[in-house]
Amino acid sequence: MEEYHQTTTTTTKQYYSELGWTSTLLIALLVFFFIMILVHLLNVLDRRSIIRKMIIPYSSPWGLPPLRSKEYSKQLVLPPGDKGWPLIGHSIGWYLAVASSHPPRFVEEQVRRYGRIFSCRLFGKEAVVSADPMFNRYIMGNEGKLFKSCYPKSFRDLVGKNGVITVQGEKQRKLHGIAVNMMRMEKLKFHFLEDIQRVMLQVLDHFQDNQLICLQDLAINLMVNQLLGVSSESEVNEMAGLFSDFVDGCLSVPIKLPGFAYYTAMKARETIVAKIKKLIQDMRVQGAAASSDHHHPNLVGHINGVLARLVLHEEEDQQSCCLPDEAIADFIINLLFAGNETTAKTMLFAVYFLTKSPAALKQLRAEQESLRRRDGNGDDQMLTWEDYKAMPFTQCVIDETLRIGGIAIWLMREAKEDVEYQGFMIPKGCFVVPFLSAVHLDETFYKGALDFNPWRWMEPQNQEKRNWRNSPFYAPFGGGARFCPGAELSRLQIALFLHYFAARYRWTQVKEDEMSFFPSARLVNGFQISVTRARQQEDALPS
Ligand code: HEM
Repeated sequence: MEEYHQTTTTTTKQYYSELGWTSTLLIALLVFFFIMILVHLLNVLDRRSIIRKMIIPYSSPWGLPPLRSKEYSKQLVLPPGDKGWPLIGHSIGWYLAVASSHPPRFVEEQVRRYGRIFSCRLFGKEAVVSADPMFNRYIMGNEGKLFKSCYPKSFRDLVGKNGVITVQGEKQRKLHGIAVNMMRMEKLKFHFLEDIQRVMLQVLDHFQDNQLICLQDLAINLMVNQLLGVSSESEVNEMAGLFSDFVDGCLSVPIKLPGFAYYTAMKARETIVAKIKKLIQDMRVQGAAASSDHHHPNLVGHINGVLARLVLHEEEDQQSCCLPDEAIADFIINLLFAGNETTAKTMLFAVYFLTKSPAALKQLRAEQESLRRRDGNGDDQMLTWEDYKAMPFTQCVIDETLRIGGIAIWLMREAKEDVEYQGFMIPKGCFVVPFLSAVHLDETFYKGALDFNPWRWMEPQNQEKRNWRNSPFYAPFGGGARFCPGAELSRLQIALFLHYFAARYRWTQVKEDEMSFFPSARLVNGFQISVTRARQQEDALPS
């Protein structure tokens, strides 16, 4: 009997050991998935208010206020939505959409289910996403009051503690004010217009016939020149290299170990800051020498750019006079970061769209050609401010490029306090995302929303919508207290680029391409084109 017992126990043991780890793991996984699905279903039901109506007044396990209490009945609810999968929420769906050529895809799916303002879970946080033009404007308009911009600490460390992009409150207002002042209309007319054209011609002159080119280089040349006043090729190239490392780090996983992009970016930042400080010292020396020797033109000739105007206190704006060198360096790095990628990519996308739309390219060339013939503007003659103001179709091309290929497709905000909006409650600390491109690509607001159609901006019914400073339907430069201070400058750069490049060169696309917006806006195959300088007679007859 004992034997039998022993045999049975041994057999059971053997059986379990034979069943082994594989089966135990399988069962554990099944249980885990079962729980995940259950939690997911509960989340969905909870957001659809079914559970809230059923359950007794206990505190909600999903972080909602106590149910059925008096206070709760007075309280508003989160916008509808679900929390997606446990732990990861909707992050994968979000990622797949922004990495595709149609970034609002995920948002559009949720909008179909829950409406233009919905809640979800992104990057481990409760989030409210908006594809609603009015709510987007409300969020941007209440910057610093009900909402504040929010970036991860790793990004804040990279752009610096005086970075206008990440600072808040009084400091942001001050730095934003300085940026607006440095790039306002008169500055564009008297400082930037000529500088941009000089650098542009310098870069374009290097293009050989049938050369494969990188449009990104042109933009960094422009930015480095206009912000730092640097124009020597070697200096610009060095800065461009450092800056490219810096940008890669801003968009990478923040691992501060040698070999990782974030670490390289931190090192690049240190070098850029050191270089800017050195430039500041040189400028002070030259500035002092120039003011004591008015007969020495070479001394001042070298000093131009935003940095010099800040350092030599040429600005009427008193605010800019009291910035310490460290803050000036951060300020310039922020302008470089915010201005370079955005402008470069918009130029790139404009050429990409024009390549796909021969009719638009033909009309743009004709317009630019007529400017060159106007007032006898020859090949070497620079455009005037009046010329810039006489490019209506080119402006439509820029607007349409920004609508479809807008670089800032969504903004990051956080609710500073519980915010009530149209019957919804957005709790304090909630991640809030105005998804700008979901509005820009919404068929309700734009007929044939996915088509590149610059002519739409000529239609009388679109004139109000087109006002990019405060239109709820078209906000490629954001709005409110963080409205892009470089908006006018970038438009000027893009227009001049289209004049010198699109109108004077012919190109063929070497490889098919498509847009992606992850980790940043780009054309996945780098948009390789082979360029050829148009011959004079061909120039005169746009094809
Ligand atoms: C096509 C080109 C550009 C686009 C689409 C663009 C878009 C934007 C957007 C949407 C914002 C608002 C961000 C937010 O609210 O969180 C912004 C902010 C900003 N932009 Fe631009 N931008 C462009 C060019 C430039 C240029 C050329 C500069 C400067 C040289 C610049 C400097 C800035 C700065 C400093 C901010 C931060 C302002 C603040 O937070 O107070 N941008 N930009």
